[in-house]
Amino acid sequence: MRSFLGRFSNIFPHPIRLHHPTASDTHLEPPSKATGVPWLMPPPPFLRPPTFLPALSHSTKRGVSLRFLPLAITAFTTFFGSMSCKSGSSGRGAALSDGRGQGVAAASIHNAASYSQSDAGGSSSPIAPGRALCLNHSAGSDIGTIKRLIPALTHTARKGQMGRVGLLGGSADFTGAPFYAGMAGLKVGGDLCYIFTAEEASGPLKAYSPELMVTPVYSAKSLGVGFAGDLEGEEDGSSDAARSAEHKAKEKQVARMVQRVTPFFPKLHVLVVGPGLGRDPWIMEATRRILVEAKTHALPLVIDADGLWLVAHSPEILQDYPEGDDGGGVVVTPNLIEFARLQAGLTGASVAEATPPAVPFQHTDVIAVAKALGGKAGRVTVCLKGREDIVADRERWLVVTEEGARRRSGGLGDILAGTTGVLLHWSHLAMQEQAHGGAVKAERSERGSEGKGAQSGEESTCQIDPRDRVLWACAGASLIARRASRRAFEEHRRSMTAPDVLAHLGPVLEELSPTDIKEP
Ligand SMILES: NC(=O)C1=CN([C@@H]2O[C@H](COP(=O)(O)OP(=O)(O)OC[C@H]3O[C@@H](n4cnc5c(N)ncnc54)[C@H](OP(=O)(O)O)[C@@H]3O)[C@@H](O)[C@H]2O)[C@@H](O)CC1
Ligand SMILES: Nc1ncnc2c1ncn2[C@@H]1O[C@H](COP(=O)(O)OP(=O)(O)OP(=O)(O)O)[C@@H](O)[C@H]1O
Repeated sequence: MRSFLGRFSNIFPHPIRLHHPTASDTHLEPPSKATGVPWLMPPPPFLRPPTFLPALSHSTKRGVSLRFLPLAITAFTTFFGSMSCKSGSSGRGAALSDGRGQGVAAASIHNAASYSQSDAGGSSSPIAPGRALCLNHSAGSDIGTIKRLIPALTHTARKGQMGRVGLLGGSADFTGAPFYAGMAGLKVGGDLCYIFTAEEASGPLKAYSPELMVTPVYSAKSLGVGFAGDLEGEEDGSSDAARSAEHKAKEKQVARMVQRVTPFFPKLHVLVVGPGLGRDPWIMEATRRILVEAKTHALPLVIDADGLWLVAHSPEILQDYPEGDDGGGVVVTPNLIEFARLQAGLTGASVAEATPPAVPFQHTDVIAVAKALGGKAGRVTVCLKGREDIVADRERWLVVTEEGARRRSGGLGDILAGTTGVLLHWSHLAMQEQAHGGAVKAERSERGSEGKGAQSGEESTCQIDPRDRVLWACAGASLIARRASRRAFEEHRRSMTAPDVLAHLGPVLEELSPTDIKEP
């Protein structure tokens, strides 16, 4: 494990830090005025205990802080007194300023120049030179573009218009992931969320929240599903005949699973595939068939987590995925390792053995994967999550520098996936609205608490190029998820978990697009 991490020492510089907090060595932000967390204030020097708690930096990956605690304790007892303290080496993202001294998101679309995640975190702007499509290059303009995607709430809208999201995910093992993704979709502002999952997961999911409409589509028990089952490995001493009968029975169940999910397609705006799905080969096969069906409906997709495991193994599945009337196509939201697996799958290398490279991915890598996944005509947009998120389709790209949280607890990617599903639909609505002209723009220009003055002017002049609307949808989702994570982190610090982020989605949306607007 040490050598594994050693390979990525530039990405994960100090997985363990013996940290004596000093005024100049603060890994945590000062407590916010709003929340005030007094125990985080550095104690007087004579009271400072050595601490083995890992610092929370932007470059930790999920799992590192927990797993290295015992090692940290050993290191502490062995080297206490001789080891120097080291402050977090990954600085704050150099986000552009909103003019009030606060970091705000910057997202610019580029089709030139070079940017990599290694550029992130320095003191200079991480936005590489390139051609921003919006004429105004300021951060306010970029945020203004994202705000344009958020539909106004009116008294005339009916249930479902703001988003009917389907989610294929969850399993006997993972009930949190589909919950976070589904609830994120609802808390962001989607109207309805349908979850297609294992019978064993549906009870817990319904109990977590009655807002989620949960349809059991297979039985993990009768399908003999485990997280990483292996068809070839089913050596249980049974006869060939018995195995063949069992195989047929499972085939039938896979077919039934497909039959249970696909009738929902006509009513869905988007299908999110993967959170908590598991990687059992039978489930992978059922999912593959479901994606084939989705393709015939041109149903917009967001693929994350175990859905990406399937895509990495069968990259041809997204080739020529149609844009459809709605123009959504497919969005994939890999983390670092999932992105490396996609690359491996596309080049015929071993997916299971893929590891991220020692040098951070470049935007050109992201474009290459988007292009290769989509094939000649398919529209695939990739959102590579990380220290900063790089979003790219087959030719254009952007970077979201919004500062996120320094906690990497499980479920934050699920929240992004659900949020992306809704934003994808909203970006479609925004294009329709844009096509219908200026009345709505005038209404929108009355909104805005953030960058108010600049925003109204920018919104009235800045049209979204329809070709870029999925990029902006992904950027919007990334911005919202990262901002909600940062707010949750400011409030809960080390105890921040995914539900805390869910609770901040609403306030972040309200800040971006206040609901107390006048009806036209
Ligand atoms: N509460 C719930 O129900 C939740 C359920 N969830 C569900 O769990 C399922 C499995 O998802 P997963 O992400 O744990 O599996 P996987 O992709 O194999 O990752 C582990 C391997 O990848 C590596 N690795 C990971 N990240 C990396 C990085 N950034 N950079 C580099 N390496 C990285 C890591 O390496 P290691 O740390 O061991 O060195 C390890 O080898 C899936 O269905 C998901 O939705 C989650 O959504 C959470 C909340
Ligand atoms: N180093 C980082 N600093 C700040 N934000 C980050 C960092 N890495 C990832 N994020 C953000 O955290 C969210 C989740 O990303 P992460 O890489 O943890 O996904 P994941 O591993 O798929 O999550 P999940 O636990 O749901 O499977 C995304 O919104 C991403 O932008």
